[in-house]
Amino acid sequence: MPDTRIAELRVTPIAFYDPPLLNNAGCHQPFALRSIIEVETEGGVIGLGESYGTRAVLDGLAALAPLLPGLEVTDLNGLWAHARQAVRGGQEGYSGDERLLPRVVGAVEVALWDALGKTTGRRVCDLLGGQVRDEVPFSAYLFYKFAGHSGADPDDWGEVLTPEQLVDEARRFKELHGFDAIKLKAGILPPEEEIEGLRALRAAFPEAPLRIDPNGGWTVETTLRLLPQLEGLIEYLEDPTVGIEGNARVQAATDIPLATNMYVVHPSHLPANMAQDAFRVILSDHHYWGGLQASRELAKICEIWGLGLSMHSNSHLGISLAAMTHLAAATPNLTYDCDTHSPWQTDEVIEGGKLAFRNGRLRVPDGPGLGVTLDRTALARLHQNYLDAGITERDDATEMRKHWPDWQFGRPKF
Ligand SMILES: O=C([O-])C(=O)C[C@H](O)[C@@H](O)C(=O)[O-]
Ligand SMILES: [Mg+2]
Repeated sequence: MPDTRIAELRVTPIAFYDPPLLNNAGCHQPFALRSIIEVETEGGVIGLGESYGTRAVLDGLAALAPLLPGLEVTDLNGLWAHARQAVRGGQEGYSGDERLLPRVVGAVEVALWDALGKTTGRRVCDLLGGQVRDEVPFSAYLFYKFAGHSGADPDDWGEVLTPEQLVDEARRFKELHGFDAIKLKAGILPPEEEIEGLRALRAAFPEAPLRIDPNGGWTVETTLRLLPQLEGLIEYLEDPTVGIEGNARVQAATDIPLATNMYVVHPSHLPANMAQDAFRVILSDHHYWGGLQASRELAKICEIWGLGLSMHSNSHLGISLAAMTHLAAATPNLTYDCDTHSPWQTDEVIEGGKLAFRNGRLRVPDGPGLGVTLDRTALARLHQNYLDAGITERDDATEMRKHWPDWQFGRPKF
């Protein structure tokens, strides 16, 4: 078998176009940042990964890169140990941002699975334990949005700030991609207006499972007041208010399952969540849980404790989507359709263009590893965007004030 020790880790920061989508933290900037990870083995195989493009993650990856040569691509324990060394100077009792270590590991770990799969002729979903579903279901991810970025022409989707505009957005999502479930990103307008939007969606799509995600934008009291309007309308309520304690007060008052990608984002958050019965659905994300193996372990924890499981997404391109699809295809207890920002993205970094949804579902890409190939022309263009854009952090609040100068961040806000 060819030599599967790591020869080199290469990281290319990129920036790709992102529409003016709104959330509780503000408005998406014209460019979203990402990093493209290449792990080259001594046998000459290149494994691919995609992750955040923020300064902290790029710095973590830069510190990790010189420690990796010689490591076997199968040695995930070794990867964690080296990453701990790079990010924390090897300390166990670490007082910095706990979230950075799994983010750095997650970025590289996917590329190791891809390299192993390409070397052995196996798909990543097979290496993760075997495929349990032919197709992975995704949901329509609806956003309120401005017609265009500040100072720019309107985009194809136009403005979405009213219930009627939301229904049009959903209709277009359904026509283009066929999704069943519909998620509404909320926490932007007064909650009653957002629930009116949900009701309009229910009227237009009587069968669609609905979800709403205010990103902690509502107080406990507001959420409790709104519960009667949400009961019978949604399949789960995502991060309505702030923290495990606040959400536990809401969960105690309703049978609607509460879901999170904000407050249970690290293994250390699980005991408090279980003790307080705050969230009954975990929206996993391999980018911040530490990769595909860690996400499979999280799935097992969810199964043991009777928690529902689905997948969260940030703005991303095709390498991430392929990794999410392999992971979901190999996860038996995926209980809800996965989120993806993919339909909002017009740029791509894999050859052949974007992976296409059929009836809201993706088949696992053919071929060994992740089954996707890097488009090096696109990579060079998106890297140039990164250099030209001159941004190293996401800043939705500043972008929001270009449209609504008096806008104030609040979590909770309403
Ligand atoms: O489900 C979520 O909370 C997200 O997808 C977080 C993202 O940051 C989303 O709010 C966004 O990109 O605006
Ligand atoms: Mg969320």
